[in-house]
Amino acid sequence: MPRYAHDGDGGCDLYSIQSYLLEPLQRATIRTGIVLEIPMGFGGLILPRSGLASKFGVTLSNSPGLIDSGYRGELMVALINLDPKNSFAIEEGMRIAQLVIVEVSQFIFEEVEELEGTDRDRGGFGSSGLG
Ligand SMILES: O=c1ccn([C@H]2C[C@H](O)[C@@H](COP(=O)(O)OP(=O)(O)OP(=O)(O)O)O2)c(=O)[nH]1
Repeated sequence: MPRYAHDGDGGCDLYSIQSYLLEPLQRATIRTGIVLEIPMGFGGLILPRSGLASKFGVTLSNSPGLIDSGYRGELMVALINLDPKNSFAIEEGMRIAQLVIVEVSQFIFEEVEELEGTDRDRGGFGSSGLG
């Protein structure tokens, strides 16, 4: 399997090309060295790695990061260390996040006077109870 592969079974790993010491509760924008040409009608989502998040509290400050198809710059990973006590050393070559390419539906929003009714209707957060 090549280093950057999107086989439909998960994310494509993104590697840091720099070293950086993330202090407790610090955030940093980390370079990946990757530039992409995503076809029109698709977009990229940068997602955290579950292992880094659950073991070290290192996740993304903007999760998910959205990569527009027209973007031609370097993919950057907005990392944050949510651990209040321990710093986290990002090393060059470390897998820090993952990218998935998703199809983006194209909608044109239309203004209307009324919306069609549903069972949920306007029931928002918690309206279906706790059980
Ligand atoms: O985690 C991320 C998120 C975004 N980007 C790049 C690609 C994306 O296409 C561009 C702009 O991102 P976004 O649209 O989220 O930024 P914004 O803050 O809304 O600014 P703007 O759209 O005005 O540039 O930055 C990254 O490299 N990494």
